[in-house]
Amino acid sequence: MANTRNIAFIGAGNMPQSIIGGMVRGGYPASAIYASNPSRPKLDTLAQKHGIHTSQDNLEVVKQADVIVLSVKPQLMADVCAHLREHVSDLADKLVITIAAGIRIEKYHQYLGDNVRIVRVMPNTPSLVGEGVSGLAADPQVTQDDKDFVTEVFDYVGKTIWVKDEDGIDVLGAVAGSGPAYFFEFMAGLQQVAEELGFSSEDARAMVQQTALGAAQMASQSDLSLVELRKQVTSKGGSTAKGIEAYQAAGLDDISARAVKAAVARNQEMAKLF
Ligand SMILES: NC(=O)C1=CN([C@@H]2O[C@H](COP(=O)(O)OP(=O)(O)OC[C@H]3O[C@@H](n4cnc5c(N)ncnc54)[C@H](OP(=O)(O)O)[C@@H]3O)[C@@H](O)[C@H]2O)C=CC1
Ligand SMILES: O=C(O)[C@@H]1CCC=N1
Repeated sequence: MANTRNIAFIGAGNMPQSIIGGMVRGGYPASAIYASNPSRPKLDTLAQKHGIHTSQDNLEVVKQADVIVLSVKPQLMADVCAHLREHVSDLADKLVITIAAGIRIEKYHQYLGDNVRIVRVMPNTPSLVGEGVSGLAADPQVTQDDKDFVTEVFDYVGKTIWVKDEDGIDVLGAVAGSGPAYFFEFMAGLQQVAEELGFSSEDARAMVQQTALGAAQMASQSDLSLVELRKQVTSKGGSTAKGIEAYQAAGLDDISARAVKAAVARNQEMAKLF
């Protein structure tokens, strides 16, 4: 890493747990990572698992930080930012990263001040195992050095994609931010039917997760399109063709399109609400 900066996560929920776990696993020094949260248990988990600094006081970790990662739910963001603005005199000297869905950079300027450097990141929970995807968008005031730093941090936990504007963050969030939930939902359905057809829960889960892992690895190692990879499994007149027919009859592509568009719409709605 070119330059390690002290980085403080405000909020220690599911997403920061994944990012911090991935960062430490990838070699970012735990001694440069801070997290704050109102209740103790999630902080204790982070301190015990990864040896980072923790506090129940947001201001205490911000004081130590060169970089702040706003990691609270969108509906709490205005209050959390107002508290920081009131008590932190050198906010403009710090880089502010926000991982919240929906809320636009312009809104953070209203909350924190015009001259604060803001980067929006839309990560996802597979960051925990180094297989995340993070979409990034920056305010024009953000320096190239800041951008390089943010890219390096999120490269620790997976792939990074700079999007051309914040609409891209909403779309990437709806596909990749929410995406693990879609895959888990789909996998849970496959596990359930395997159990109904006679497998133990353990074996059903093992066959589903290993198949998902294998398919994802094949996709990432192949130059073939996803449709082509699907065709390779689908022997003419065979059993897969019957399974695929059932999915197509139910309009699987249309279901995916509706799911993503509903999530994009909610991101846009949250931009107005919070
Ligand atoms: N989960 C995901 O897959 C993704 C989430 N995001 C974004 O990440 C953000 C966090 O989501 P996620 O981690 O899932 O949420 P969680 O609900 O898991 O965590 C939110 C955390 O914020 C804490 N908190 C509440 N009030 C404050 C406060 N005033 N100051 C500091 N911390 C506070 C809560 O503490 P307590 O429990 O003690 O109340 C809780 O631990 C959201 O904005 C979301 O849009 C982005 C991409 C993916
Ligand atoms: O559900 C949410 O709003 C957040 C953003 C993407 C994943 N979780």
